Amino acid sequence: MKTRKPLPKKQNNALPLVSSPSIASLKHIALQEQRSKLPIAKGKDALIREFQEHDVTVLLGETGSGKTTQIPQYLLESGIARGGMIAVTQPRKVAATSLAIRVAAEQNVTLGTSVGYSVRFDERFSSETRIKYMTDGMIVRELMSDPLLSKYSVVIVDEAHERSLRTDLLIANLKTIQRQRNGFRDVKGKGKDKADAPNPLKIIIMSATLDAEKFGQFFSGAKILYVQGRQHPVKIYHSSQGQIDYVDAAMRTFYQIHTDYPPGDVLIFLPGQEDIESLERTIEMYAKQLPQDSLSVLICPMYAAQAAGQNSKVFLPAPPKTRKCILATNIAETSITIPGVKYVIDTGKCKEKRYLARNTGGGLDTLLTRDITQSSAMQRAGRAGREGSGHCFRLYTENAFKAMPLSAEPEIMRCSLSSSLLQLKCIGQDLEKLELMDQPAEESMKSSLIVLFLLGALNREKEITAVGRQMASFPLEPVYGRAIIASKDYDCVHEVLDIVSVLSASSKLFVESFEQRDAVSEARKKFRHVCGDHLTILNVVKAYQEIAQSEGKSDRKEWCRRHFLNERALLEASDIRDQLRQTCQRLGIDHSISCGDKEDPIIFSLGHGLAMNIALLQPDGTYKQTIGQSIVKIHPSSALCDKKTPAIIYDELVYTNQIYARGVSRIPKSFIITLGALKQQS
Ligand SMILES: Nc1ncnc2c1ncn2[C@@H]1O[C@H](COP(=O)(O)OP(=O)(O)OP(=O)(O)O)[C@@H](O)[C@H]1O
Repeated sequence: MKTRKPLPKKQNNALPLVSSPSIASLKHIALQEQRSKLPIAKGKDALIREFQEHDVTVLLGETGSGKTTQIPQYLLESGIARGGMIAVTQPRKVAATSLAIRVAAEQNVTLGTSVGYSVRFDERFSSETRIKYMTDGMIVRELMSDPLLSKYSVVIVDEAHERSLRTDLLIANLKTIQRQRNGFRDVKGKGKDKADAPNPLKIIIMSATLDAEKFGQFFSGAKILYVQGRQHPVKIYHSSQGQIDYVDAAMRTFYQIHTDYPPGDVLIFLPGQEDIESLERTIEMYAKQLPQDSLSVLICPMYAAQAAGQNSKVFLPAPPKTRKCILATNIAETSITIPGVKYVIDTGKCKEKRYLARNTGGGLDTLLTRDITQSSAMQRAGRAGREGSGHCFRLYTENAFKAMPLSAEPEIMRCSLSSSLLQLKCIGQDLEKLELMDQPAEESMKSSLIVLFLLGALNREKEITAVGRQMASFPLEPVYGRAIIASKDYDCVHEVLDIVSVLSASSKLFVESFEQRDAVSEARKKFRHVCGDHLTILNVVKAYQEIAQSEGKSDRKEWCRRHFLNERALLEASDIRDQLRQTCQRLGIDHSISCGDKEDPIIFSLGHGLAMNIALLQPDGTYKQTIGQSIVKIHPSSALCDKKTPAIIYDELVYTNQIYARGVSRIPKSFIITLGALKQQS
């Protein structure tokens, strides 16, 4: 009998006749569909026409309508950017990076190619980049090397309602740059022929909650555009009475949502890290008592003092049968979309930085909890309606909402101006003469000029010195730039860079734990240096570097955990140190010079930077500033807290129930005399 040969099996790797779309292209199609459904998409053509016609536009549109992600793409796709770059500025790092990731996906390109970002100590862009999301601080810094911002054909100032100091400086500069680059054309594009302006600049100011008239007037008749429509509705609930304990009220509201409402992640706005940690503890405690069949709770904290990448858990989808509960400060308030969030709980509180110039020598930065503004409340609610309809639970009454000011006082009127003043001096500008939307207080201007003079950055004629220029090259507060420059003369650049990098990291080096107070203090003793906190930091860095060389990643982590150290801070500091070393190289400073085990050179270098942060011991055990009249106490967290030392330098003053000096080291009185003599000579 003849047997038939079996038919060959279909090869798994055989190519289908018609190729099916890959997952990546399906994703891209879905993203394009989402883009086309955004409220802003309906007005795309009209918007492009307006941008073409006007050199300055103010664009107002509801949160989530698509301004921040779509406008830059419209400008690119329509050719308005004419081969130049489009800068989109954000007041916060996390917004700049997450928006770049989203827009790169929408453009179907790798991040860092045609879409990129640039934030302090982190950037992803290349010569190909056409859309660059960046913090307002980074673009102000770019003015130093490119005073006309000639690389950019469009600058979009997003979330302009926040009126951050750097946004205000940028807006003032954009106005003058535009006059220079666009010839005498007015904002409507009338006047000199376009051909005479080879590289004109377009400015777009955007927000959901903005005093458009004020911006319009500042730019003498800019075109104001309104985008109609909200993508998804957000239902707002106010509490019937005010809450005294907002952390407790937030916890109760969270569990009410968790038990009574359908799945969807919850975003809770709190003023600061301490409240976040305290709420995290209570939510976790009650989560253990939930019935077995209910959704589990995944808590994701989100605040500025987390290292880059540490927020990423927030942006990942919640695992199955889990509800994400994001505890955030106002860094999650504007611009960003957190996938999965359907519910927002708004405590109505935030922390506000305020600088007290009067009688405080180098000035006193305060960070106090206060009520938010209507603008913030609207932005917070807006985070609930990004992917579908949402709910916002306000832990304050409707009357309290109505009584809130519309928007916050511009930062320029309440913050230290030293760093910005120095940067402006570098590009030949005087803050006093700049055409600003609002003028800073004279007192705060004076105080900042004194600080810069004492640091040797300005001379008596208020002109920038060579040292001032070098200081401005470092992306740091002027005091630390000054310390690095001094460390060159004391042969300890290596050590000062180690210390300054930790001080400039956004996370705290030392982990606090109320429950394990004794264990924390025992662990800290190992690093404590008799000279104080700066050399204590150096001890930690050295010990960590030794561990890092000899142990694997998991052992390093365990070592940090055992010593109550935040590894994130050490890793971030290491990146910062690399960047500071590059700056040193550019300035011809040898960053490898080390003083070995000597302590004085390090303290003296820091003393040059912290020259206005010196205090002398008084008979009653307190300290009195040498510049300024404040009486200060050493912060309980300091290595010198229970020591009496004749003179101290400190990183900052913090105001709680009294004024505390934080980041303290002892300094010989003889050094203070030398420093005074040096100042007399200059
Ligand atoms: N990372 C993301 N993941 C998922 N969806 C996103 C993401 N970023 C944006 N979107 C979607 O695009 C929409 C528009 O976002 P976009 O930031 O452009 O709005 P906007 O008008 O600038 O809002 P806001 O004023 O709140 O910043 C969001 O509502 C959301 O649906």
